[in-house]
Amino acid sequence: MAERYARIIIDISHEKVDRTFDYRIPERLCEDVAVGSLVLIPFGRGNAMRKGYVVGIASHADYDRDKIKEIAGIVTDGVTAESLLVSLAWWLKEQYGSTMNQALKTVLPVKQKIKPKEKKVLRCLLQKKDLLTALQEAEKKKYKARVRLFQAFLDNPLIPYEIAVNQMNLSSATLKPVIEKGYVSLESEEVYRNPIKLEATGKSRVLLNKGQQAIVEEFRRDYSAHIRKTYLIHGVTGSGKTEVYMELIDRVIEDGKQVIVLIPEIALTYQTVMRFYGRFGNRVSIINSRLSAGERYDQFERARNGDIDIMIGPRSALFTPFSRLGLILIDEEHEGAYKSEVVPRYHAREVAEKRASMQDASLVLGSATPSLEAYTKALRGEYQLFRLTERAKKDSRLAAVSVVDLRQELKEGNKSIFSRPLKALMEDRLAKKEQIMLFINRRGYANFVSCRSCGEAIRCPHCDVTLTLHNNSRLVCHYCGHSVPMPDRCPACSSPYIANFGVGTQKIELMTKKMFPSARVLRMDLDTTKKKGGHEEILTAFSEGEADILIGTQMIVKGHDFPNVTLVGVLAADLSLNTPDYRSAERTFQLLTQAAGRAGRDFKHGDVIIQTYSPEHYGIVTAASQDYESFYNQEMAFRRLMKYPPANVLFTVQFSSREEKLLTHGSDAAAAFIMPQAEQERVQIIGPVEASVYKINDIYRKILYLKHENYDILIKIRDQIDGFSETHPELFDQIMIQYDFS
Ligand SMILES: Nc1ncnc2c1ncn2[C@@H]1O[C@H](COP(=O)(O)OP(=O)(O)OP(=O)(O)O)[C@@H](O)[C@H]1O
Ligand SMILES: [Zn+2]
Ligand SMILES: [Zn+2]
Repeated sequence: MAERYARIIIDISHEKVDRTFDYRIPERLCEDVAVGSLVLIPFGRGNAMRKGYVVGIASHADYDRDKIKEIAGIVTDGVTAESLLVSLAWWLKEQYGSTMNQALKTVLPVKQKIKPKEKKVLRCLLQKKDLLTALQEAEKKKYKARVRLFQAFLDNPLIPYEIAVNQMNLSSATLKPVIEKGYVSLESEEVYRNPIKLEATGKSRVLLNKGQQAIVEEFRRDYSAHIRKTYLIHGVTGSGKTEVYMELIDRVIEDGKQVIVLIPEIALTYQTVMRFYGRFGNRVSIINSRLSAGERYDQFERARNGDIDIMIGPRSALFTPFSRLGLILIDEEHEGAYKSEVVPRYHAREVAEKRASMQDASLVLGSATPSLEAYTKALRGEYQLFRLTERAKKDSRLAAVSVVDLRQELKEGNKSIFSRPLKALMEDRLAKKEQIMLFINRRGYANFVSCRSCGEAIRCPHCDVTLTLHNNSRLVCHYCGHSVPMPDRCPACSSPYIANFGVGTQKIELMTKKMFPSARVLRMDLDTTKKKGGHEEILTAFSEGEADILIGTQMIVKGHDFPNVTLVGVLAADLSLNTPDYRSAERTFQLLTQAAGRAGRDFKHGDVIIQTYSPEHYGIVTAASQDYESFYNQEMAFRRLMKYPPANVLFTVQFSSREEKLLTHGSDAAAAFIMPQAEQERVQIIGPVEASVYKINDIYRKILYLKHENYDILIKIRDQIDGFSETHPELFDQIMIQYDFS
């Protein structure tokens, strides 16, 4: 039999964690040693026994064959979650270019000895009949928060206190009286040892429609036949993807396997959370960024011990230590939040594919607007594609979308931010007591202040950006937080004529109130959601009808279900087209489609008005006709022409330094160094150029872009840059280099 070798990292506290050692796999262990195994190996001159993690298997060794040692034994039977995650970390390091330490920090939660925290739960003490009476009474008196609590109790007699406060937005002022009346008790339970018994009620089960059923059946067939692959569910907004996910989860946990569900944090609302709790009870755990490191560790501990089968959370939930993983689900697969902003800059979709293949699990991706990457793979047959083309709820139809040309409005004398068709529909809905969402696709930072005399915009002294006006009183830098009071006079020429330009959410709120004085208006953006729970508070108020109009940024378009919203207005759709990013058309299409998906989710007819200065842009035209295929084809043609992903791999090298001169020297030298190889391999190079925001926090940044269809060739170039910078400390001493692939 051919010899086989294992690439091994010596235990992870070892300082040489960034390299592997080759060991021969003895025949008796051939069957058992796999990627992810924890093995015993003789190490060093004394051949002391050490533990090692197998991160790769090869048929040849890089090391002298005669000197190579053998693996002595296997530490544990099978593969543990931890050893698997360590191998995954190695893959992250190789794939995305980080140190092993950075990769390990990403996959293994930091052990934190916290004293077991007494968790609290709210228990309903009323019988069902009395609960209904109490509910009616609360409704009569319009105690909205109390109504929310009682309704939740109908589904579940126990509610974790944390969920009540953070996600249901109940205050102690609401809870105190119902506790005093003896309706509810606040009890302490040690969650970790004695999990809350949240009974699954099965209440949220619906009868699946044909399209949903077809997906579930095919998945079940594959699963029973031990076929594991990646599926992409392209389902329009409200087509019932979440219901499908829950059926798939059912099948997998029936089998004694475990499931990871990724949902972007912003869509992880109370509604969504309770749907999963309602169906799966205390087999579910949810993590979010509000958890402390210790609390997160606790949840991962429960997963490791097999106390739960389903972990729901944002990107980081991907590293849940499940050793019997059977399925990974990624909802809203196209979301930008799945890409890590810190080193290693991994994409959750790619890591999920890797992890699923390591553990023989299935992967399901879902979206109303699949990323170009995923859809391209589906068309190539690498993913299996499913489509859901209609809304699932009976009598719910996709909204009617129309585009309004703002240039034309201006020509005909309308200078307001509301076009005439939008204004007319708003008046109609306000009269009918239906709700409206107004959406602007950018954050508040368009709200800069400039001088009408000299034309200067007020900029951050540390960053290469304009400052943003908040509450008409302070100027704030969105990059570094630098903040100054709004000056009376222009700092450059002392002219008193300075004012804010550009339309931010605050300004829209003011104009809306002016145009519709009797309407009740809520605004949701970075400012109004800064405080803990602010996000849920606004959404809850809106869903309970406390406002007629909700104004907001991207935050308001994600996965919320407001049955009474029948009009969505997108105020300036092209704002997100004008960002210096090859994905801007894709982002615009996604945002517009999601925004349109908020209207008419119930049986009432929904309208969407898209206002724009570029009504002929294909991103806007196809979003208006809700034609994903057509958007995909046009956008792919552009990506091919420009050699952008997914037609090519784009490799970004960022050089940053406090010293501008050194930065220029170093980045130019690195580019010159790789030039011969790049030319030979036909790698396209752009730069080094200044980053779109050149200076942040007094650090300058330059970027080198490299494009090629073959990932491995770009990895070779990366290794060249690594080697060059390590051997030239005089050039790179004060320069940080970061890599990113997309
Ligand atoms: N087969 C069905 N019959 C009746 N109602 C359904 C069915 N499937 C889903 N629904 C309901 O339709 C609504 C939308 O379903 P769901 O949230 O699963 O869709 P989705 O595709 O995940 O939506 P989005 O993309 O907007 O997040 C929900 O209220 C859900 O309960
Ligand atoms: Zn001036
Ligand atoms: Zn700044």
